[in-house]
Amino acid sequence: MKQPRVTMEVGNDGVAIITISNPPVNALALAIFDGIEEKLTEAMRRDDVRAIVFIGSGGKFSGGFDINVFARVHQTGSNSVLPDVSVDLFVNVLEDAKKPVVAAIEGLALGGGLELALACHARIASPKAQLGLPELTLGVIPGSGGTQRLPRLIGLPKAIDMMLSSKSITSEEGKKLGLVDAVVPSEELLNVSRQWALDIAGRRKPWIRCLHSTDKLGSLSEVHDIIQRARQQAKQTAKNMPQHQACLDVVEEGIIRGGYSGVLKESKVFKELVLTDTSKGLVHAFFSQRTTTKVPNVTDIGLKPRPIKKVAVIGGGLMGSGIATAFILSDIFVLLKEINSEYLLKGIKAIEANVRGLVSRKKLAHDKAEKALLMLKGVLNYSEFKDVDMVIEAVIENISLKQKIFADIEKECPPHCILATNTSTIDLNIIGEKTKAQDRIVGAHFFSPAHIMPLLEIVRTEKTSPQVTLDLLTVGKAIKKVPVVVGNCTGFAVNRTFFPYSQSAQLLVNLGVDVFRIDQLISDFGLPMGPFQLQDLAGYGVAVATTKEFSSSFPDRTFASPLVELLIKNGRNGKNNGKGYYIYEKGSKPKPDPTVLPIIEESRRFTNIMPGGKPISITDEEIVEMVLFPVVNEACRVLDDRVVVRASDLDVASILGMSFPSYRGGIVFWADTIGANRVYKSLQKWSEVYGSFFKPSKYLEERATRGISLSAPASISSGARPRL
Ligand SMILES: C[C@H](O)CC(=O)SCCNC(=O)CCNC(=O)[C@H](O)C(C)(C)COP(=O)(O)OP(=O)(O)OC[C@H]1O[C@@H](n2cnc3c(N)ncnc32)[C@H](O)[C@@H]1OP(=O)(O)O
Repeated sequence: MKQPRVTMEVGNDGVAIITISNPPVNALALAIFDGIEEKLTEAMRRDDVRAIVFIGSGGKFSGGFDINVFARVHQTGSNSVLPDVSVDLFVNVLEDAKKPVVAAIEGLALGGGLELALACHARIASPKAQLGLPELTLGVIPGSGGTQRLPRLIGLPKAIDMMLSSKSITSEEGKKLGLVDAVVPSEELLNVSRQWALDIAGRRKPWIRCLHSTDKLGSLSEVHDIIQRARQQAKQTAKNMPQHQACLDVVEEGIIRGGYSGVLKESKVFKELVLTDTSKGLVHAFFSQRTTTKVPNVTDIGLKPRPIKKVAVIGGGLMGSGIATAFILSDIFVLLKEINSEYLLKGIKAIEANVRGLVSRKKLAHDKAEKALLMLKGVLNYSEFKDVDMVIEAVIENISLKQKIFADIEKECPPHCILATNTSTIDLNIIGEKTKAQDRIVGAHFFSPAHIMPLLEIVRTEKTSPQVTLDLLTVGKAIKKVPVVVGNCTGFAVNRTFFPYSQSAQLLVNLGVDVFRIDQLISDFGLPMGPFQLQDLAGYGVAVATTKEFSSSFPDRTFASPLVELLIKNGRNGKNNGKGYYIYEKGSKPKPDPTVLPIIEESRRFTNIMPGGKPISITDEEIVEMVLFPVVNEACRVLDDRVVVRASDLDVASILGMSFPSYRGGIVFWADTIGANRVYKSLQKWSEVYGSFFKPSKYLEERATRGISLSAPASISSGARPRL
């Protein structure tokens, strides 16, 4: 592994080129800050240096402060390792330098990387560079002057938008906004930057120290209004996350008391925020997401991914059309197969609508959309399957139909072809029973809508070859999904872990707890909606089918609630027919429907589990825990059964598949912040009162009693067992 280093080369023109080198993204590790300070000091001292240019090696300026240092703070609980660069280096040595410094930006300039560029006296960028301050996604705020210099360069509204949304902009946008002084072709970047630096030294170009400028900030009353609006919006969009309001506080401080005060406050708040649970959760989620593609005995045995250029999708329904959309958007040719022209046309129209929908929401350029649609061909038979690299079956959940399709495609496709199914419920061994090529069978479980949801569960059986798993991991990344490798079991990782979620909510309702109170508390906890609104959204047919499926696989831990059947009997089907637990009116938020209450009463009479016939008295905290601890309990079984490679994969799957709040780090990480012992004791207590649904799993019991975290690798716990 290459060591992080900063080098300096002084040209005959008197320009010192300082290069940051820390592959793969030139993260600003502590050694890089030391190197920058050392080289800048040397450049200031040397008489042969008239001006300085910063560049990053390998076509990237910098991906920002080294996030590994945050992880170290989280492990030790001390923020003393965070460097004091904001004033000492960025203001005193760099911005207030006696020689001009220019940032030559190619590729990434994110977080601390962009802040380094902002402290320079000019910025020249190559086209398509990515400029952004994404610190809030890590639970912190920009900590090296970004909150002060960005508003001063591009104005307050756009700066707040960039920081609060964490979205980056291109160099072209940066030029329009005043963030970038010039955009030049890559091959001219260094020369133009050198000349620019010399021009500043010769006073032919302005020497701008933007921390002190105020011309783009507007009047104090305008500032006040913009910040107030941003605060209100952040209250809605960033519930439970302190960094958004903190960022606005710091911006405001700098505008009222001046940039230097702003930088001081920013530095203090940044260091405090690194220590928060929010930052711990988000940094854990960042690294976990990048670890899912490291799979022992797959990605570490010297295999090379094979190219996947042509994919066939069988079935053009909701899932099939979404999957096909995801591939064509990434320039992979798709054959969409249907059984008749009516269904085929429907499938193609759905794909066109998916693609054009992205254009109308400004997520995709018009020409890219048209290019993507050229990558699609509809077919009614297998005659063009001779050269496909992968087939993904996405037909209805019917075992004999899937078995027939797999037997057919084995015959029609080339011997290297991956045979994948998008089933969410059926055992892969059963689907492939009539197929000889068991090593090529794999699950590609997308989440709906498949062209938008980022998670891809790659389901492998004992026979799936490592090569096939690797190929799917690679193509999964190519189509911009986060692939997580999971074992073959009912519900795989996400649906299995979360099946107790709606079950426990049903149990609580039958114990007399108000549905709308449960939903409100769960959404306050951070999920986008509560279990009942989710049921409304999915339609009750889904709830009936999944409950049936899980109750037959895991009868010991299902709760038989008649409520959904009663709702269906009363003509309700959730959002689909506008009649659910909520009233759905166009253009307004769902409103609790009081007419559902008598149906709930009927369910309670039927189950008759309220102690003494009276609703239980329960705190808000207990409600959240009674809904989520059974999910943790199932997560423990998933870990025990080795359905996932590591606990953090389940964290990623819970965040991306179930929208578990990323700032809580994922389901297992969150449980560990509470402590295995507390989860265990609560479940044990409830199982004594309310029955086996809450019975703690062996894994949880063992970890709780031995004081081991739930996420610790299996070798720390019981003896190693073969993976699923
Ligand atoms: C004081 C300052 O204000 C504070 C800060 O600067 S906080 C940091 C701000 N910067 C960020 O948030 C950027 C985070 N990184 C990213 O968004 C993306 O990694 C990226 C857009 C830079 C590159 O994406 P992509 O090309 O898909 O590569 P990706 O797989 O994510 O990253 C490649 C490797 O670089 C690592 N990496 C990326 N950014 C890093 C960073 N800032 N610090 C340390 N490692 C980083 C990743 O962990 C990964 O490591 P691995 O190969 O060992 O798994």
